[in-house]
Amino acid sequence: MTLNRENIIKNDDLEETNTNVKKSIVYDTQDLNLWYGQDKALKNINLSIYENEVTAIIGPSGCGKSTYLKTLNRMVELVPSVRTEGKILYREQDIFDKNYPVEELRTRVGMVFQKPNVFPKSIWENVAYGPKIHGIKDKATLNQIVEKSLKGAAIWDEVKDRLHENAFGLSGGQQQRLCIARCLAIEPDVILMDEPTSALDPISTLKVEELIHDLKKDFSIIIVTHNMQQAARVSDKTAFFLSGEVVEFSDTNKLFSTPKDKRTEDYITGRFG
Ligand SMILES: Nc1ncnc2c1ncn2[C@@H]1O[C@H](COP(=O)(O)OP(=O)(O)OP(=O)(O)O)[C@@H](O)[C@H]1O
Repeated sequence: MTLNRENIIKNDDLEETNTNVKKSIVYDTQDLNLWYGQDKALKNINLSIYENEVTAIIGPSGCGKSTYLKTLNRMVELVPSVRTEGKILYREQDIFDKNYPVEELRTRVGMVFQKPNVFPKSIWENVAYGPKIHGIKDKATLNQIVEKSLKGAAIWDEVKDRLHENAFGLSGGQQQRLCIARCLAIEPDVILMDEPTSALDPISTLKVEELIHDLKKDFSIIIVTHNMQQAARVSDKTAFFLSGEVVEFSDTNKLFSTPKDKRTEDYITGRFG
C-alpha cells in the first residue's frame, strides 16, 4: 500500500469551516481508545485535523495529549504494553491497518519534541541527515535542501556562515528551529509538535510561534501545549482533553471566548490544572 496525496483529496473530504473555506481533513480519528497495559489513557476520541491549520491540544498534565500526538505517527507503539481500538484515518487510509506503510507515514509526518534533540554533528549534517537516509547523495542537491529548510525554519541568516560548526554551539531556541529545519528537510505533510517551546526563553518562544504561523501555509500542524495563551495565539482550532477524553473541540476563538462545556471554562479560566 502506498500513499498518494494527489488522489486522495476528494470533494467529500471537504468540510465547511466557520470561515466558509473548504478544507480537507488530514487526520480523521474515529472512536479511538488506547490502553497502557490495564490503564486506559485515551477514551473514545473523535477528532478531525484540517489541512493548513494549526490545531492545538490543551489540557492538564496526564490527560493524554502526548499519547494522542504519538498515536498519530504510531510512535506510541514503541511502548510494548500499548493497545489501541478504533481508527485513525490519515489521508483516508487507516494507519492501524496491518499493511499500512508505517515508515512512509513517519516520513510524511514529522515530529518536534519538547527539548531540541539535535545530533552531535554540524548544522549542515543535522539537516542533510534525513534526505541522505532517503537516498539523496548529490552534494549540490543536499546544499539546496539544507538552505531551503533552514530558510523555512527562519534560522538561515543566523547560521549561514557556520553551517559546518557543531549544532551544540547554537542556543536552545536556535537548536529548536534547527530541529524544525531537520523536519522540513524530509518534506513532511504534517508536523507534530510536543510542547516545542516549553524549554525556551520568551524571545525564542516568540520566534517559534511566528514560525508556526508561517509554516501553516505549507503544512498542517498539531501542537501540544500547556500554555493556553500560546494555543490562543498560534492555533486555528483547539481540542481540550481531560482524563483521556476530548471535552471540547472547536475554533480556537470560540473555545476561549464562549466555551460550551463548564469543564473547559473552568480550565481556561485557571480553576484547575
Ligand atoms: N509509557 C507509558 N507507560 C504507561 N503509562 C503511560 C506511559 N506514557 C503515558 N502514560 C500514562 O498515560 C496517561 C496520559 O499521559 P500523557 O503523557 O499522554 O499525558 P499528557 O497530557 O501529555 O501529560 P503532560 O502534560 O504531563 O505531558 C497518564 O496517566 C500517563 O501516566
